[in-house]
Amino acid sequence: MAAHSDTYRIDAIDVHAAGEPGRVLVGSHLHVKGATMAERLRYCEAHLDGLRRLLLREPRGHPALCGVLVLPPADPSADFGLVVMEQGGFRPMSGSNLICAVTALVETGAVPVTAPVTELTVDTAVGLVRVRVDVEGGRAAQVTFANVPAFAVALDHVLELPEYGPVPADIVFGGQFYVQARATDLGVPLEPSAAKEIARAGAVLRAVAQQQFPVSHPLNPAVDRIALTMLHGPSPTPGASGRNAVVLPNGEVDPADPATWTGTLDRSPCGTGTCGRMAALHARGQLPLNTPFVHESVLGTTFTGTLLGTTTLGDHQAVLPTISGRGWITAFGQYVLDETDPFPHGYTLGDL
Ligand SMILES: O=C(O)[C@H]1NCC[C@@H]1O
Repeated sequence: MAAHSDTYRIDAIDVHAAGEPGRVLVGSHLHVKGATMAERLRYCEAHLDGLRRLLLREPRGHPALCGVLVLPPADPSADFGLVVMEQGGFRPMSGSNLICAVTALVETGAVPVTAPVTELTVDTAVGLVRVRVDVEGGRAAQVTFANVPAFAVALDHVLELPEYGPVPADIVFGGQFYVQARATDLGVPLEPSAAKEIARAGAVLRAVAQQQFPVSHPLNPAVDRIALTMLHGPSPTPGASGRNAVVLPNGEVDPADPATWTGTLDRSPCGTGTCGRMAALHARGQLPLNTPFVHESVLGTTFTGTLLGTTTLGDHQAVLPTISGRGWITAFGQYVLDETDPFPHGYTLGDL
């Protein structure tokens, strides 16, 4: 962020990964304090929430926008550190946002690039993520990342939802904690035309899960929120293993107040959610290792996941997932905040 008299200018590269937009701050010169990425995530939560809201919300952003802070790594073996910004807060990890960050860094030459393959290591608040980029003509033609271990905390845990009734749900971790359920159990079709109904059902499911099911990551106990919902089901598309819609919160959701049951759909098939979904399928004996799992978004875009092995994390049996996908740069931006702007933290209106 550069200051010129009474105006701040923030450079960012806008990218989308399989449709999901991510605003990448590659040269923000932010002084994010902390000896570990976990401490840096907490620092962002305590000190940079205004910046997150400024960039993601209207009038500079929109309710479906995410973002990434590219930071120096805390672990010297990594190439860069990553803190994710979503409408609901700062997050330790995100598949689409990691793909956006890697695409921006590789395609602008901000990291050393070798063709046909560039390898990078990313430091996150939940562990190191190794990345392989297939480089073609200077473009990041495919980004594959070996995610942090994913695990199922509970399978078919029945949550009692207002209006929707009892819903069997999986509580899983794939880089963030998710509540995941069959879309048919909430009576919503996984179609773009049903986006509002999916968002409504997903929002109340997450809020109820968060109230009733405490979670905590074994390596970083401060990661203790069920951040997102995934509704999943079969896909009609040949070659796809399944279809899903992830719902991101964009405000406080009160299970007792249907007026607050809103959120925004992930436009991509969701990397961290797919890792959690694969962990649940593997725990049920329905997804063997080394078997491609092609997950489709409601837009019809895909990420391909594969489980390469198993491990343990704290008390959890975990899997080692990879995700492959692609991002595209859409804009090079300089976002401006004038000192007299009445909306230094942006705003959100219920019409979008
Ligand atoms: O790909 C992902 O992991 C995600 N996309 C937006 C919400 C999640 O962070």
